[in-house]
Amino acid sequence: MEVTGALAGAGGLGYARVRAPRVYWSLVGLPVTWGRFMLTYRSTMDVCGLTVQPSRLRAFLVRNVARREVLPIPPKVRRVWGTSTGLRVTLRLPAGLEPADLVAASERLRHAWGVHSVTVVETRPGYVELRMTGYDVLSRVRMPRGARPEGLAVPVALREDGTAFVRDYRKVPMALTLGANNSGKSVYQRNLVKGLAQLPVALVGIDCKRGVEQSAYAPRLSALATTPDDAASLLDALVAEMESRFDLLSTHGVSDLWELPEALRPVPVVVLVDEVAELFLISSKKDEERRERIVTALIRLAQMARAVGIYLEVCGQRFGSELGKGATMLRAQLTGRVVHRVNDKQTAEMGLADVAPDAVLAASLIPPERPGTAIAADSSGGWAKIRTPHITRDEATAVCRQFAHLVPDLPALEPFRPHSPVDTPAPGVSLVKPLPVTD
Ligand SMILES: Nc1ncnc2c1ncn2[C@@H]1O[C@H](COP(=O)(O)OP(=O)(O)OP(=O)(O)O)[C@@H](O)[C@H]1O
Repeated sequence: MEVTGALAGAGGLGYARVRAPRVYWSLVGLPVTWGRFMLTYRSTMDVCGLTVQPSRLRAFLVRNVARREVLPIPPKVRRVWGTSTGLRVTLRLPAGLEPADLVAASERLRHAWGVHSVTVVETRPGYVELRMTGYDVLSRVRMPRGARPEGLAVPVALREDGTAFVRDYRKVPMALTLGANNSGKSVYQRNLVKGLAQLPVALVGIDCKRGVEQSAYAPRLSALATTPDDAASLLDALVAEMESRFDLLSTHGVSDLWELPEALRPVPVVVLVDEVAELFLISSKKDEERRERIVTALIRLAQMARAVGIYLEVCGQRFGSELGKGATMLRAQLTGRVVHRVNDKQTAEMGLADVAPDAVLAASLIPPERPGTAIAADSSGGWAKIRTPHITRDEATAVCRQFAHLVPDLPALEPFRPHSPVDTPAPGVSLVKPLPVTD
């Protein structure tokens, strides 16, 4: 019985390790890694070159007063705590070490402590946090429990270090999402719409693939354009709205929408542009004028609209100079970047080379069997591997319906207000009437 019990226990743990890595980590991985970390911390830091020589005074005191051997000093451990995905450690760096030293050694630390990944984050000058994950958290994405949309920030994906990747429009107002076919761009946008729908913002959609994706969000959209002609008129209306908001700011002597008293503050607007290349491409000479109008409006919004609370979220497969005049100028203004799997290195470079050159290689290596995985970067130079939770179009649509009452009153966009698509039955609901039951 003892042998059978032991075998069943081992089998159960093996099963949990593969099928329920979170449970396995909490029961086995965390205590083992914690113990290993505590026992080997000093020697690991030493062999990884993460120690400094003590000052002469300290060496003198240790040798002559404490009568101990003088050892090199590793960063001081300030706090260790476990999470459902890994282990976190706060370290105080001694003079002579910088966060980049730990970043350079993170691969060695990962192997030394037998964890899936080690990410180093500077929390404040002199302090870093080591975020270790015990297993591949991106293989089956579960967002952290407290991750909820609030203010103008939406948690859209999970980072490799187990924390939420938050799309915060006040920190990074304009962004660009790139990726090949089937790389997960639409699912990324669904997560975004699902979060934004719950916030007090106006959502504007531009989807020139005849609205195949965005028309499902119609109940929560303040405006929707599904053809390049409509997009040109809608963008003109947004530029006019931006100008009238600037007039409002100047009347009240402020330079930013958030400085206005709440009662006077216009509602923030998020403009979601799907397949941006459709707005740039022209098939005949007569389309040129429309293209010019669209590109000028987009560039003006990207350059100035942040201050009046209008934000751009642009999405496409590629976004390079081959799209013609204005493309690279617009791209430079879209400083938040999310690059999914791409077909060629040039696309990864279009998305990341100007903001986080180190991330280009990582984006080129995203495997096709991991849709929804992307590299997120911004102009701070920092980047992270992320993956969205998989949600269906129906789920995003259901949230848009649920929060349809939050569509704000925006007279400037009223002519572009979409009609809700013909009601489709909710999953599991049949339109066929059941036959009456007869005896
Ligand atoms: N995070 C994810 N987890 C699991 N599967 C995903 C994830 N993201 C996307 N997928 C799957 O990958 C496939 C492609 O996703 P999606 O439609 O979002 O790609 P896309 O880049 O928008 O493609 P296209 O450019 O052709 O419209 C879909 O079958 C989707 O279910």
